[in-house]
Amino acid sequence: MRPYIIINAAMSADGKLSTRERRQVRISGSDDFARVDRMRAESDAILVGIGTVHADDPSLTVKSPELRSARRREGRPENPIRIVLDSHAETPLSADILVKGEGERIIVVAEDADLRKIRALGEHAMIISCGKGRVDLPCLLQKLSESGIERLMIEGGGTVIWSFLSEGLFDELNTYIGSCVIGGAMAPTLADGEGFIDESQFPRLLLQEVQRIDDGLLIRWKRKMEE
Ligand SMILES: NC(=O)c1ccc[n+]([C@@H]2O[C@H](COP(=O)([O-])OP(=O)(O)OC[C@H]3O[C@@H](n4cnc5c(N)ncnc54)[C@H](O)[C@@H]3O)[C@@H](O)[C@H]2O)c1
Ligand SMILES: Nc1nc(=O)c(N)c(NC[C@H](O)[C@H](O)[C@H](O)COP(=O)(O)O)[nH]1
Repeated sequence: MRPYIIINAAMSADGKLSTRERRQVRISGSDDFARVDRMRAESDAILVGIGTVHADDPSLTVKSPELRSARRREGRPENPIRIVLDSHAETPLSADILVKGEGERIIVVAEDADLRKIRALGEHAMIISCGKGRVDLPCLLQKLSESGIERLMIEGGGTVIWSFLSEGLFDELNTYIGSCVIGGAMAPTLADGEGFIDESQFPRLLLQEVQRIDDGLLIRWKRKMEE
C-alpha cells in the first residue's frame, strides 16, 4: 500500500534543475508557480530531499490565501504535511520548512542516524526512521499510507526524483520546461542518481497532456504499467 505519487519539477530547455553550483534559479514563470501552488493545495503531503533544503531552503507552504482558506473549509490544515528525506538528520533547525507556516512536518531519517540530532529535530517535527544508510522508500510509503496520506507530491531534487522513478514509485510525472538554457554537465537534472544502463529497465511513460504556460511547456505523463 502506498499513496498516489505525483512528481513535479521545472527544468531548463536543456534539462537542468538548477546551476552547477546548485543555486536556485527561476525556471517557471508566475502562471507555472500558481499551478504548482494548486498542486500543493491538492496534496496531503509534499516531499523533498535534504539536498533541496540545503540548496533552496524552501518553505513548501501553499501561497494563495484562497487555496489555504479552501483547505480550511474542507477541514484540512492550510498546508500539506511537509516531508524531508534526511538520512543523517541534517536539516538545519532554522530551515524555512521547519519555521514557516502552520502544519505538520516529518523528517525521515535512516535507522543509523545520530540520536542527538534526531532528538533536536524531534522538537520541531515528527521523525520517521526507515532503512540503513539512506531512507528506504517502500518502508516510508507504507508508513505514510497507514497514517492517512493518500496523495503525495514530490518536489525534488534530481537525486530524490531518480529514486522514485527508478524504483517505479510514481503515478504521474509533471515536467515544466522553461525558456532558458543553464548548461553544465554537473548541473542537476530531472533524474540524477546512477542512471540505467539497460533499456529494459527504463520506466515507460504515457503522454497525457502538453500545455503552453508562460514562455514554456508543461508536459504531463503517467507511468505506463508493464504489460
Ligand atoms: N527546478 C526544480 O523544480 C527543482 C526542484 C527541487 C530542487 N531543485 C534543485 O535540485 C538541487 C538539489 O537536488 P539534489 O539532487 O542535490 O538533492 P535532493 O533534494 O534530491 O536530495 C538528495 C538527498 O536526499 C537524501 N536521501 C535520503 N534517502 C534518499 C533516497 N531514498 N533517495 C534519494 N535521496 C535520498 C540523500 O542525502 C540525498 O543526497 C538543487 O540545486 C535545487 O535547486 C530544483
Ligand atoms: N516549479 C518550480 N519552478 C522553478 O523555477 C523552480 N526553481 C522550482 N524549484 C523548486 C524548489 O524546491 C523551490 O525551492 C520551491 O519551489 C520553493 O518553495 P517555496 O516558495 O519556498 O515554498 N520549482
